[in-house]
Amino acid sequence: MQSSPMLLEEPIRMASILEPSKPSFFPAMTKIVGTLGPKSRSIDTISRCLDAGMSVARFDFSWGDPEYHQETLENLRAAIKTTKKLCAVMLDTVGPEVQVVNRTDRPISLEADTLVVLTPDQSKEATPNLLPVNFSELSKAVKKGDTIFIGKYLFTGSETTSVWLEVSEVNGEDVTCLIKNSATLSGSLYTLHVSQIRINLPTLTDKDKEVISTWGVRNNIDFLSLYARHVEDVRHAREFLSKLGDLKQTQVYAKIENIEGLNHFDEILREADGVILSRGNLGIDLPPEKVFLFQKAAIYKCNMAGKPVVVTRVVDTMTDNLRPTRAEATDVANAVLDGSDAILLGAETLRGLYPVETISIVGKICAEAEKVYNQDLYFKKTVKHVGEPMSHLESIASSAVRAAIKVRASVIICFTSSGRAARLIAKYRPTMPVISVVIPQLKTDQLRWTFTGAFEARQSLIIRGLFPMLADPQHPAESKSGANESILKVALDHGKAFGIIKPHDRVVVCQKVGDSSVVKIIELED
Ligand SMILES: Nc1ncnc2c1ncn2[C@@H]1O[C@H](COP(=O)(O)OP(=O)(O)O)[C@@H](O)[C@H]1O
Ligand SMILES: C=C(OP(=O)(O)O)C(=O)O
Ligand SMILES: [K+]
Ligand SMILES: [Mg+2]
Repeated sequence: MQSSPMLLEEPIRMASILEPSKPSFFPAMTKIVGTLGPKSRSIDTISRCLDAGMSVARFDFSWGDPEYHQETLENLRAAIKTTKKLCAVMLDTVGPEVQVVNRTDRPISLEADTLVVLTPDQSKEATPNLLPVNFSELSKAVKKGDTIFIGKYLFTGSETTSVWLEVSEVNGEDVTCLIKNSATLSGSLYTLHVSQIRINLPTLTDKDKEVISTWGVRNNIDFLSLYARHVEDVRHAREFLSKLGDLKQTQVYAKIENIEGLNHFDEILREADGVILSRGNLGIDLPPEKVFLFQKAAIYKCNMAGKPVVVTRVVDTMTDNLRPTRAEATDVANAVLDGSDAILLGAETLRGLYPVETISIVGKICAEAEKVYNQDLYFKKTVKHVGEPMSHLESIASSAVRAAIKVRASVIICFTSSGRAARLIAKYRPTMPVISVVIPQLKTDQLRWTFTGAFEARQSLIIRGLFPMLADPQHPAESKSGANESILKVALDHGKAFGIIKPHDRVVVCQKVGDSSVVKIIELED
């Protein structure tokens, strides 16, 4: 499928840069998570987002009520039906987020070099000299000289709508600050971030728990994302989910948003199903010159652990513009070259003017970066990191990827039930798409019989290179070769319909035959 691979470490012919990008009917291998909101909640817009390549929808409960998000989700379901594009659902929690409470909704103009008081007294009205906040212990947490940032919900970093403060005095529960830049806070939700300070708020608030056990349960959410500072945060969330019926299958994604999370990164990674590098908050907590270092180190660790990693805040300026800045476009490509699984869009899809165009442009940049990704080097590093002896499955997965690259296969087809085998294949970052054929299994909880598979299939929609297909539960789950042959045929047809498999292509298949896991190479006739 691929012509001669061109790697960034090798000299690149200038003319080759101008070769046309990938045809647009096939999405990038890197996945796109879109935060749905006012500008992206109609059936029509969501359908276009799915067609443009969004495969996970994020519902952020920092704002909006459950009914509002439910309506959006129903529209997503309708859009999935009409476009026939799968999409997973991520519930994002509020967690330890400090919010500025402006009940009047009137814009507040803050002027540089004047003072503003932050107060926990929420009965007070927000004015240019007084901002009520939802956290009663702010004055205990901060001291003179600390830096506080206030930005519009999903702030883009624009100086006209976000403000930097320096704590000048703490009086009782109030915190007086010097305003460092003039800004107008407009809109209803503003979040506050104190650099490098522990905020004594729970990781899952009571409201979060309520939303998870009602909205989350009702909608079988695939992912729960939370602002993790400690490994216990992830453990508590998992424990909470385990008591909520089917939500024991929900995966927990840890958002690393501050230095506390950075300091506990290794333990958090061990416990979480995936990691989100929340560069919005993290970019404020870290000195600017350190952000790239953390990104590269964290992505590397996630890659080696074989766990999905998502990068946020990439093309902020596309919230109001049709094209990203040069820095943003390059940043997206670098995230892919660093090894991210997915890109999370926030303000761009939520309140941006161009949600569909943003997804499409980000997808195109990802696809270009994937073409020059040094898979060979990465593969060697990963094999070395795993060491020997390898587990059987890891050896099978890495061999499948190697074989596929050697024979220039157009796809890898992986049979899986738990999703484990497909995830391991993705870990080796194949250059071709992986169709993960999820075979449902019948299971019982003593009360009722159900099929597994739906969660597993949707949860792979956030993993680079994985394209799930849920097999018909009529097929027996045991690896009877007859049944597998017919499922394989369905998978091949699926790949052909997608345009990723063509006549005479080679395909690598990873499956169990009897008791043995096998990797086979097939050559298609037509
Ligand atoms: N229903 C199936 N039919 C054929 N092969 C399968 C099936 N389910 C899993 N495999 C293969 O079995 C091996 C173990 O994969 P894994 O995803 O861990 O499956 P499971 O969750 O059933 O243990 C892999 O080689 C995978 O391709
Ligand atoms: C995604 C981020 O945070 P949140 O999930 O709170 O919007 C972020 O800070 O980049
Ligand atoms: K949130
Ligand atoms: Mg954040």
